[in-house]
Amino acid sequence: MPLLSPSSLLRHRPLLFAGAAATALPRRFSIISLSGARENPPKQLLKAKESIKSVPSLSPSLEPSGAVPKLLPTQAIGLVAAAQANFMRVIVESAGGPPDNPTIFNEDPRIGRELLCVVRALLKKIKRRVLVGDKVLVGSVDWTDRKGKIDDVFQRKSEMLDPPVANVDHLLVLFSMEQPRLEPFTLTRFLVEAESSGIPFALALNKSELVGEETLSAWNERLNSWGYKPLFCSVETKTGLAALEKILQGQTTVIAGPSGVGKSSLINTLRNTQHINDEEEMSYLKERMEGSKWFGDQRVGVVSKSGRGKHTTRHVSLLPLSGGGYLADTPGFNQPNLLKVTKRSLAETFPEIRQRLEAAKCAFNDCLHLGEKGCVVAADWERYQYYFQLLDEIKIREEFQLRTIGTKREGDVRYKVRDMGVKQAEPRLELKKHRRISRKRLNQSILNELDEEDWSDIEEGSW
Ligand SMILES: Nc1nc2c(ncn2[C@@H]2O[C@H](COP(=O)(O)OP(=O)(O)OP(=O)(O)O)[C@@H](O)[C@H]2O)c(=O)[nH]1
Ligand SMILES: [Zn+2]
Repeated sequence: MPLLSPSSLLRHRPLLFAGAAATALPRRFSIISLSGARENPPKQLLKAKESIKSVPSLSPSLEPSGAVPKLLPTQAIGLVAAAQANFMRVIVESAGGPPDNPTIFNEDPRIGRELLCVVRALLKKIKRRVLVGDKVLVGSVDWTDRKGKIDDVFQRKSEMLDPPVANVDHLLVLFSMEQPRLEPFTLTRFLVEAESSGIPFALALNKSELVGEETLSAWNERLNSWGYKPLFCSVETKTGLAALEKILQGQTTVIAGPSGVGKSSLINTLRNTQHINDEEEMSYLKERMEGSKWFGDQRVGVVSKSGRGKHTTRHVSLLPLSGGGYLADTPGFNQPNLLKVTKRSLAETFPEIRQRLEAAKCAFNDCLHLGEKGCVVAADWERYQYYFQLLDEIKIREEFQLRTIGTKREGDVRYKVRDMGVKQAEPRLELKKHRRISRKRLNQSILNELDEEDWSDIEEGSW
């Protein structure tokens, strides 16, 4: 049974986000950022932040930095780079005690090494889940055998559900110039989705070798006027990749973009340039794990509980990048449905509107910027029509919810995928007053229940 299955993500998602404004998350892209991307994070993010803070299961047992006690020789701090069943691959970031064998540069050879870890039973008992991307405290480290036990988890900055990664601090929105051709409205939808996540992101345009210089510079100018600085690249001709790697440096990034733009190609290219001594580490681990599911096929078909269909479970791992930082090996959302964006919050996802509102104030606080008298957002920018179009779409969705479900609040609605993939909204009964879930239940958040079947198959004492 895989650690994370999409069906369980969907099943439990409502619990985690109930009560927060950033609720009823889209199927393909779900994230809460606790850091905030802009100087003034939208209200909904602050609200989400508050609600997450009050969920003890996510609250820290270890502060993100500074407050770590001196490490024992059998302890290390590292990052969970991959997970399968109860095994976690942890990349060591700092280690306790003196190194056995310092290199000629006096560097600790244990840094950057991978440890194969199980999770301490107590953590399982209190249902503190460990996700790929988590910073963890590893104990009982056996440096020779390269194994250990995850004793604790550091506080998360963010959680992404699809792909399931903790502490994602950067998105790369990837489009292509041609095949498929760069289309401004589709691009806008992705940008709005990325903006609404609250996570800083960069925009890259691939397959740049398929168009001429003039097209590139015209798009560059155009996107600048939207408020973005695109990076042109080509995986095919290896152009612009060094600049891209520089942008990704030191961060944990998930790549998002429509089908066919080259996301997998880019991930594979960057994977091949990583410099850590991966081969050696992997073959060593592989040997040890021969016969286990760990290194099996990354895409696993599992029959859903309802027995209705097959889902493909995506296992995610983080690839270390040469300049530091990590890249998720599985792309993020490729169909932004903007479920997190409300009529009111849409304006904040357009840099053009943000800019105008920074310079002056609208006459009304709750202005939707539709050209009312006293509104500072005039129609003198290219994407105004897109803003209108998206606002319409969101309005229709909100009105539909109000009519059929009696609420506009995302948290009160859930989306079910019916036959032929048709999405249907329905009320979430649990949130009705008489059935309101208790704080305690809320605490058993989605992440605590991701893998309800599967904590017991490998016990920590068994190796
Ligand atoms: N001409 C050209 N083709 C490229 C470039 N990068 C990728 N491709 C091709 O574009 C096609 C799609 O690439 P993928 O990497 O599968 O795209 P993707 O974004 O992962 O697509 P999905 O898996 O459908 O989301 C492949 O045939 C690649 O070889 C490029 O820079 N130039
Ligand atoms: Zn206005």
